[in-house]
Amino acid sequence: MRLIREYAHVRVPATTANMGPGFDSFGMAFRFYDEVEVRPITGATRVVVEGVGAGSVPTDDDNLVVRALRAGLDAAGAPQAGFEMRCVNRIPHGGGMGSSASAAVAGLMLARGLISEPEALGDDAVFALATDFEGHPDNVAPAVFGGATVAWTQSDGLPRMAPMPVDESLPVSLLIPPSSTRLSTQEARQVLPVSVPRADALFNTSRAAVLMLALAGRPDLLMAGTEDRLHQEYRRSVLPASMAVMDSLREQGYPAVISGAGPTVLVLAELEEATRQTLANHGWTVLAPGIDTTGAVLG
Ligand SMILES: Nc1ncnc2c1ncn2[C@@H]1O[C@H](COP(=O)(O)OP(=O)(O)OP(=O)(O)O)[C@@H](O)[C@H]1O
Ligand SMILES: N[C@@H](CCO)C(=O)O
Repeated sequence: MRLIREYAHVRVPATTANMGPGFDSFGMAFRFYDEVEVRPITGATRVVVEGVGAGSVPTDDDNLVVRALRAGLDAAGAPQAGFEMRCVNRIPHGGGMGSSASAAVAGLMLARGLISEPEALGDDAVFALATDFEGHPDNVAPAVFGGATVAWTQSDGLPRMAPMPVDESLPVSLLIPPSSTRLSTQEARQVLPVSVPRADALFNTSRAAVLMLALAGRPDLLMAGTEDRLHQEYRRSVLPASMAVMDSLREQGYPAVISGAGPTVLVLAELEEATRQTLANHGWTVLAPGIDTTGAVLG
């Protein structure tokens, strides 16, 4: 295997995970992207970061995208090099929109874009390697494949995914709180209990099945299909503002959930202008990105 390209560019979507009842398994991609370009060079790696993370994420070989790129080259049996990389980051970090999964997928896709036999890093390989690297197949699957996905870990320990049918015209709103409320996935997992009541497990099993039907074209089922008892309530102490917004929107009839590990709130509907304005007045950013159906794209 050789590095044969002098340049690669990738666009990777933001994603949500959980979507209410599908804790650690359901995900969806949005038309809201990070972009990265890379050139192999002789000499030390240099990363220029624009947008989110500029001034805070590493600009050398410790950068998550570079580490994933190197992991991809190793997996493909390709040689390493120094890299000149430019990251245009839009996905908030620690926001519940899958930034770390998208960064891992970006690096692995760039590895594919540089090597002589790109089929060595096909989508299934990128999915498995990024999951290994980042740990959350529920975010990785939609980042790689687009659309709505269900991901799970087989009894042999390997990650698997399958696309979920989704009405692509379903409106989606992402409500991103002020940056001071960012929360790492690690912190948001520390507050989860080791075991849950059987009744709550049964509750989520039915709601996850209902959500699959709702996404496939039964919007009347979206409220029931976005109920959860496995993670959101336990996270209230670390996500008080987001839980309050979610509760208020649900009382108004919006199918609102915590996106991933939060604090972003996902609403599977379009918000009324007055509601958007109220959130904006309190420092929230409201996006209505639409559903991405392609996943990460080189080019
Ligand atoms: N594009 C990027 N470049 C470099 N580092 C990144 C990038 N994206 C994320 N990271 C690293 O990952 C961390 C965030 O990961 P974390 O899993 O806590 O949150 P998230 O992926 O944004 O949220 P969630 O997993 O809940 O959707 C950042 O603080 C940063 O260190
Ligand atoms: N399913 C994970 C997503 C985090 O990326 C969680 O909620 O902790």
